[in-house]
Amino acid sequence: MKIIISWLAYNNDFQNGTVDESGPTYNFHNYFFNEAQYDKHILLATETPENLRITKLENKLKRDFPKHNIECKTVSIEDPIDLREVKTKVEPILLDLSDCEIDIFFSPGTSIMQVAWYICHTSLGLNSRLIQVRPAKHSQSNKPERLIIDVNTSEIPKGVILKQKNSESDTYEHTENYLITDSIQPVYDNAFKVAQTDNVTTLIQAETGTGKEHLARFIHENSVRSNQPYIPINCSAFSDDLLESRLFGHKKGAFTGATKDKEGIFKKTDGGTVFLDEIGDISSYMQQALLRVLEEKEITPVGGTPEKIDVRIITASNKNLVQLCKDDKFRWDLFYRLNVAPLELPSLQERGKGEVEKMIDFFIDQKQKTLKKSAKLEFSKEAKKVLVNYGYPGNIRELENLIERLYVFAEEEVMANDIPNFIKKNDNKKSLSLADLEKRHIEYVMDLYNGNQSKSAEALGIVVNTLKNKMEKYGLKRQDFVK
Ligand SMILES: Nc1ncnc2c1ncn2[C@@H]1O[C@H](COP(=O)(O)OP(=O)(O)OP(=O)(O)O)[C@@H](O)[C@H]1O
Repeated sequence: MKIIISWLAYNNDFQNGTVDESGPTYNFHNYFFNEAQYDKHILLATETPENLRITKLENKLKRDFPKHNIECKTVSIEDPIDLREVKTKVEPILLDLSDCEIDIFFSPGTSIMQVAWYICHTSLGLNSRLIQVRPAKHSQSNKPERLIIDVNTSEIPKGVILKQKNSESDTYEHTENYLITDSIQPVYDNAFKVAQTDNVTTLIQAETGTGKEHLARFIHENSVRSNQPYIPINCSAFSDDLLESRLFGHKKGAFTGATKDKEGIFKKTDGGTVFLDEIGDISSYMQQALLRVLEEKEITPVGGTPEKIDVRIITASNKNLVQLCKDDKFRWDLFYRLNVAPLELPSLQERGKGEVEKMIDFFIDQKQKTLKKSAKLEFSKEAKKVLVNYGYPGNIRELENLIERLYVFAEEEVMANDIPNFIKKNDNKKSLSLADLEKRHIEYVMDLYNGNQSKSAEALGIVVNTLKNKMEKYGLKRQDFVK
């Protein structure tokens, strides 16, 4: 299929508010659409105030050229001189046409739109050409001439980064909450590239507590959607019905208890980003529904009718989705849709002791501020060594909680004695089995309550006898937790 794609020329396509037949778009249809054998013209316009104009132009073109296939699309662009925004908005439109021969009609549109076309043409690796028209008055033949702009396309795939500097930022934004150490620098670099390419779905695979949500927020904050809402949701925390209603919303009367219309998360984040955590846990029904959202870019509230939405979807899983697909528990088509730009975070243990130490220092500084402590926590040499050598099965989250807890309970200098027993006893072999996590959590809570089993059981949400049985099963002794 051969496509011509262009922006509406807000000034040149019109004269005194009516369509100008000597304007670039009308002229193109008059002289070149048939001659160059195009199958379709995709005509783009920013949402307002050109809406009315695009309808006028569309009606006129369809009336005068009834055989020409014309599709008009409005694109929501907040700031038409923001190159990054314009580029990220046209990019997915072009990528959707990757099977076609694409001629980009370069002339109409603002200069920023032209630069965006140029970058997309050179970097997306599509079968595209840049076309210009020389007006009749400047051509020797006295007729308009169609010219092909000859520029080499890049060998580099679509990730060409566009850095538009403003007075406040250089590259990454909002970095104060992120410690980006050497081993995760490449992941954050790739996440930054993902952020620059709007609408590309991302799947973050990593163990629990390694910073998947943190990374998703980083993508949102560094994207053109950063001023729009960002909502994270843990899919595994909801039953199927509840998840459906949470994500898609519902209409009054859709089910018992639906006393009024309720907007879902996709609608609330329209224009922004949704982060779906634990995506491997959703049912096959929800997988199907999500696939529809990705393919049709529309949602259907429970008891309602389809509605268009514009959200970036970032997903994460601590399960191996490929294995889930092989086991027929996850749809391959959804997996491929989600996995367009995969990102993987290492566990804290994989990151090495040097980085664990940097993380400890980072949280010592951060928690001093957030907990409003006048003095910074100091560590004896031995205490620091214990912390650095521990395996952290719960990854960054566990390390962060530990520092917070030490701020609460320890004196200004933390001695090895102040560190919970289960950390001191750590044999540095890490296991993520549920049983192991349960054992560690019981140790953590028992340590927190100084070996008081009633309080520990209450905090764990189980009865004392169950706690005693579990402790026996794991070979834990109450007296080991009494300080
Ligand atoms: N690069 C980082 N710099 C500073 N803090 C971080 C970083 N990555 C993660 N954290 C902190 O670690 C904690 C756990 O991170 P996060 O919630 O993103 O992990 P997760 O992988 O999504 O966990 P889960 O699998 O349990 O949902 C959070 O409090 C987060 O602020």
